[in-house]
Amino acid sequence: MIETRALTMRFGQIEALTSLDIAVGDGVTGLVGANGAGKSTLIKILLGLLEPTSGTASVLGHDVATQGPEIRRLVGYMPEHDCLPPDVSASDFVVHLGRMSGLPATVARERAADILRHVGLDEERYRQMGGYSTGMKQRAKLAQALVHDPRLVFLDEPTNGLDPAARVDMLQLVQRIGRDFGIAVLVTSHLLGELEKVSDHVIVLDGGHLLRSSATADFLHHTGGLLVEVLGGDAARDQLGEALARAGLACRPRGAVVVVDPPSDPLAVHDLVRDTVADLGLGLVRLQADQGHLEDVFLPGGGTHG
Ligand SMILES: Nc1ncnc2c1ncn2[C@@H]1O[C@H](COP(=O)(O)OP(=O)(O)OP(=O)(O)O)[C@@H](O)[C@H]1O
Repeated sequence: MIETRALTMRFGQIEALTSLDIAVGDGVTGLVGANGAGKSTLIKILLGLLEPTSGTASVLGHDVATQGPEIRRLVGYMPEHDCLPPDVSASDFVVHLGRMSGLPATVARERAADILRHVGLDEERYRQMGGYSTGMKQRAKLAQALVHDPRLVFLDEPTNGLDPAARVDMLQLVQRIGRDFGIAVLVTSHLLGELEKVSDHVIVLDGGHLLRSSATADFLHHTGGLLVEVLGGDAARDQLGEALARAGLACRPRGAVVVVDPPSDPLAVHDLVRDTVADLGLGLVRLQADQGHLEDVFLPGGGTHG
């Protein structure tokens, strides 16, 4: 879907993207990074709206340097900033943008009604958008990105400004776009935890550099250690934790379990834990991979404690 090679973008002294090589496939891809990491800059380059300082990028096989209009015909874009005219209804707005994308009037009206219903704007769609809540505005922005039935959508911070319940709704919508509508999605967020729930693949940018790009499952596996639970309550848990620490494993209690941080020898650790539990005469309830969180990637020392 998307490929970049040594993509670099400088604004004067600021290097917003540094020699970025990424590849984005089908499904939902999360683009994660703190504010200023370069997410919006990358999206604008991919849409052919910004010319990169050096390097190349292609979207759906089209070169961003020369084929911006073709890319924008095939791609939907939900910008981060507030860009809705306040004195227009969502219905008129989405119909208008559908027509701008080349849909005949009747088709644009039908598609707009369908898509507004899908994103959860019903009766409100006839009201002027100036009076909308942030959640309704985000839905209207999402609807205009989808009205022309794109093959790929760029969603720039779709959960920005939403309360927790509205965030969950928006993330479910993002997931449905990828899974049910079959549209590839590139979605950005500075909140790492929310993207791990909806993305098949995650790309992490840090100060314009690629920090990591991998399947979400690998990410979670990579950042996680082991969870060990034994019979005997807190006393047994602490006894085990102390014995594992003596055996050279970094671990800590979390609720009823002992969390063992990612070991240097992942194959030997299972045997070591099993033998330690047996030597202590404790009953092993479970020994399983700890599905870490994307946040762990950014914690100093990977979030481990001695
Ligand atoms: N037009 C511009 N002129 C000068 N500097 C810019 C411009 N656009 C972006 N930058 C700078 O480039 C860097 C990356 O910005 P960008 O907006 O891409 O980050 P982001 O990850 O999308 O963050 P945010 O979520 O805050 O938008 C920042 O340091 C920003 O200040």
